[in-house]
Amino acid sequence: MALNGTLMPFLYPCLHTSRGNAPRALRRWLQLGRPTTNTQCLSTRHIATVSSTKGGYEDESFDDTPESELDRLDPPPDSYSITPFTDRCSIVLHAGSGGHGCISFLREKYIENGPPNGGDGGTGGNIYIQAVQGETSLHKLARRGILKAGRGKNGQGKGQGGTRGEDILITVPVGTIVREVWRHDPVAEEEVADKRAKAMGADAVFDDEPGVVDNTRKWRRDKWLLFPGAMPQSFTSADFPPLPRPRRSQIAMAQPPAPIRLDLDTPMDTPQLLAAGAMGGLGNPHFVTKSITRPKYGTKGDEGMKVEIQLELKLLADVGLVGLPNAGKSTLLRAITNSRARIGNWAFTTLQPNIGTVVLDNHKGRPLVPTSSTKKGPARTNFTIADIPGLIEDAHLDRGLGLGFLRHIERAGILAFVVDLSAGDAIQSLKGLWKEVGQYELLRDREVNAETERRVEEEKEMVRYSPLVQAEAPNVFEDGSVLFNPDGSRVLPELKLPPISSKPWLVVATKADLPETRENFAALQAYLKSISEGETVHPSGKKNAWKKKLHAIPVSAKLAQGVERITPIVVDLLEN
Ligand SMILES: Nc1nc2c(ncn2[C@@H]2O[C@H](COP(=O)(O)OP(=O)(O)OP(=O)(O)O)[C@@H](O)[C@H]2O)c(=O)[nH]1
Ligand SMILES: [Mg+2]
Repeated sequence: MALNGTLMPFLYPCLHTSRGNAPRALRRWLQLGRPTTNTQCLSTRHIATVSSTKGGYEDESFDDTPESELDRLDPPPDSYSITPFTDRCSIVLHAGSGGHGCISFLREKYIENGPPNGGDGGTGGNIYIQAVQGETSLHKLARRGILKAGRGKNGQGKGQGGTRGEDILITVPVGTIVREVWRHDPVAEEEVADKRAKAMGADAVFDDEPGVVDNTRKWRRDKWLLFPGAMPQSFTSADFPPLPRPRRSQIAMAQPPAPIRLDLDTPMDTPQLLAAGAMGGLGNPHFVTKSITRPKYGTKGDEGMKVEIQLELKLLADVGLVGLPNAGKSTLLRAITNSRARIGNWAFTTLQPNIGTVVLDNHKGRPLVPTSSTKKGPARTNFTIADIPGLIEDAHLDRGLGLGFLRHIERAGILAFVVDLSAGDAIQSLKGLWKEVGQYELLRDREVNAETERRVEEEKEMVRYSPLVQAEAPNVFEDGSVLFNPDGSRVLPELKLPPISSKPWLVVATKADLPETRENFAALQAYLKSISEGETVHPSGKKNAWKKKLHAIPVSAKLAQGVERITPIVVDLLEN
């Protein structure tokens, strides 16, 4: 029963909906009666739950009065909406294999032994990626594991080429980073083997010297298709022409150089190619020579490449909320946006990031808050806020939920530190939060450095998305075939994240409605003033940290008081 009282509402909120049926007045009373500290809270909640069920309120008629604004800001813990969320996953991509070439001959009245007319195999399907607005999580991809593009269809008689394999488009949220883990590219491997053989003189002049048996290019039985009904014994290796060079489809030049490293931080108008499908095999008309007018062989389609990629989502919001657990971050998010983030009077109510949008223009196209007139482009009509799980002291040592969730706000334009005025010295809380943010930055830099060292010579650039039209001309061989050359591909700027301490920041002091918070706030305000005047060092300890326009805003998120002051300040920081 004790277990039931303490853990059950936390683990199984749906079992505790009986409170929803209790009269609203009782619910208000229960919520007002909740004390502020965690341990007390759980025991009161226990009593509240038990009393509301034992009191026999289940048969009470359902109270259907609309939820008032204040109820929305102090909801019972079971009133929240949650969407599935995954921010890391890896998937294996199989680009489509090519269809086989066809071996066929013209059959017509009065034409004996017609000429060959087998079509080529179709190209395999390509795999594209596109960052789109509206997607917020990678959970759908995380479930897939393997994504296979369609295989090209085989060629057919009467010179009909096979149809292309079906493409796959992966849509990901804006802010996704793509990294390659490994790849198996049969065509590239063949090209390398070819080059090596050439360097060793193996297939130096095999076309002119029929006597030389070349093992690399000439005889690969697994690459050839024979005419149906033809006896394999009737072919000798000498009957076959040299195997055509490995080919790539024209579109393969748009592939990012291996290994793939993409930062999809803007919505993309056109998809970016990740893996191009393999070429189809050649039909028998390709092998007509003076001596062999009716070749009874064609080639098989190439095998498609396989790549494993790792996707990591770093949510992009304009404002990131950083605070200790139970500081009131989610309540603040609810107060200024339409979010339905979960709220509870205990630490770690929030277990995954929540994003809310502040609409500035009431969807009318005219901003209600004056935005910068000097800036070009359309006026800002909204901004987004990310609420992440709380950070505790020593989160960098993996205490609490660790620092991992900070990656969702590291790219935010502004950081809003949420401090609870009723929970001890606000200045100490703020310093503690900056310390953890600093530790996160250190860890991140160390990770980036380690990764840089691991990278091989030719992959120096973090490739950013750029449309296909910017691609350079491919390398074309004498025979017209195209070779994809990683060195000749687009050179794009490396991704550099600015130091977190250089971002504009502000402090939102919550729970200002509680008694005896005034002095705490006054001390906090004096502390910020001394930082901006250069008398006190910035809490991050960094020299180039942001010190201009430091604001501390006292609010009561629960009573929706003072929160309207946040929006103009944030818009001002974002715009200027
Ligand atoms: N009196 C008062 N209580 C508040 C205020 N803001 C939040 N609370 C209460 O503080 C408790 C914690 O609020 P949450 O919004 O869940 O806090 P959080 O920072 O999101 O907590 P975690 O998700 O655990 O990190 C809830 O019981 C809120 O009702 C406020 O301005 N005044
Ligand atoms: Mg929360």
